[in-house]
Amino acid sequence: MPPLEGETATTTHHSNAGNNGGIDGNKSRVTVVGSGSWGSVAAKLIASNILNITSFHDELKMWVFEETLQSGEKLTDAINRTNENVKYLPGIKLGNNVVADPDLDNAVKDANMLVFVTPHQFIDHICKSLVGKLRSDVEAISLIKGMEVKIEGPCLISTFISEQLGINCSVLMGANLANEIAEEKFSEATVGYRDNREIAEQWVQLFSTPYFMVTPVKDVEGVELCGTLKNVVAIAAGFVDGLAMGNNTKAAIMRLGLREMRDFSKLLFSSVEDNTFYESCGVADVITTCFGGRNRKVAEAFAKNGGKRSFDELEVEILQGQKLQGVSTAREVYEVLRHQGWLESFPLFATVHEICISHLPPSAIVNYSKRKPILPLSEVSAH
Ligand SMILES: NC(=O)c1ccc[n+]([C@@H]2O[C@H](COP(=O)([O-])OP(=O)(O)OC[C@H]3O[C@@H](n4cnc5c(N)ncnc54)[C@H](O)[C@@H]3O)[C@@H](O)[C@H]2O)c1
Ligand SMILES: O=P(O)(O)OC[C@H](O)CO
Repeated sequence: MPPLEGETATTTHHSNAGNNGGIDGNKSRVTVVGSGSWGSVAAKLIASNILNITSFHDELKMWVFEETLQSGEKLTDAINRTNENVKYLPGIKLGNNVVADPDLDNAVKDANMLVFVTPHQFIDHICKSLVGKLRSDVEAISLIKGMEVKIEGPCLISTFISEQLGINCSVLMGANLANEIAEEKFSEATVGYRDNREIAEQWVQLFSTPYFMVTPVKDVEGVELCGTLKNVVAIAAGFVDGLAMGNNTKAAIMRLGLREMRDFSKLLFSSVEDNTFYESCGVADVITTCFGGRNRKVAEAFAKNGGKRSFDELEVEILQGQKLQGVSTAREVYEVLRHQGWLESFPLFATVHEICISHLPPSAIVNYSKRKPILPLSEVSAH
């Protein structure tokens, strides 16, 4: 692996970080794996907190998928020079104790608290390259809204991380448009955990600020599926906006979407709690994402263009390097529905995918007449 780029720039504004190895040897260390818009905000939130928690080392490392900016400067160097993620979160200071590092192995090697926050399509490669490289006492949390579909069935990203790396992985999801939290506008989030409440409380402490209120919920699958599936609903909302169908239609799509999110989650995991859908990760995220998210925005453009320009093309043009999750999640959900024989019970999810791949026009988002009405959950059984 290459040496840490930007090291010189970094050490100039980190007099506390990394210099007192003897004293800090037993302190916890956090690394954020990912540095998009949400990854950068996560780093900012945690960096402000660890300065005030004596059991944590002051320095926070943030792994950067390296790229060269138009100016010719490496993104990592620019982050360490300016203390801003000039590409994905410009204008926001991350905190002087944030150190950007393009070397994944180096960024994670000392950490015992790992925050995974990349677009979900990259997590497979990242996990594979981390096997055998982590401390034995690592705890992880995933902020990734997406899922993997393997031959044997759907796999949540937190499960994927746990299985690949042999570590426990909680999740943090919620109504969290990164740019608003970056500006310290009040919002909430939900930490989903499996069994260990103490670990959940530690994550809550690391993320919570006066403007970011985090609640732990013992329903890791429910919380994560909310974050994952709301992106499909956001695509549907974007179609509605693109076709100027109005507020009532959008509300109907959001309600149907929330219901399909709940039913799908409960079919996959009988442990999923109804109450989870009333947390920030549920109804609140559906609302914010259907009004202010990137999935909505690109889907709106897709519908306005009558489906004639692909999502890939629009994503590049509109998001400038940021990534969509909803289109691939719609495909992954569709694969599960088809495999399980559940397609007719999830008309919104199925229709979103069929519009994305141009089998249906965007206007089909409100036309379910060719599909059977939604069955009550009790009548849908797993094969
Ligand atoms: N942005 C938000 O408002 C927001 C809020 C909550 C959750 N999330 C979730 O957080 C996750 C990360 O999204 P984001 O918004 O921080 O990212 P982003 O869309 O802002 O940026 C894309 C990121 O992908 C990286 N990347 C590009 N190619 C890569 C590769 N081959 N390997 C690894 N990384 C690569 C880029 O460097 C960049 O950091 C997603 O699952 C998203 O759904 C985002
Ligand atoms: O911009 P989106 O559509 O990826 O949504 C961002 C967040 O997930 C909203 O909570």
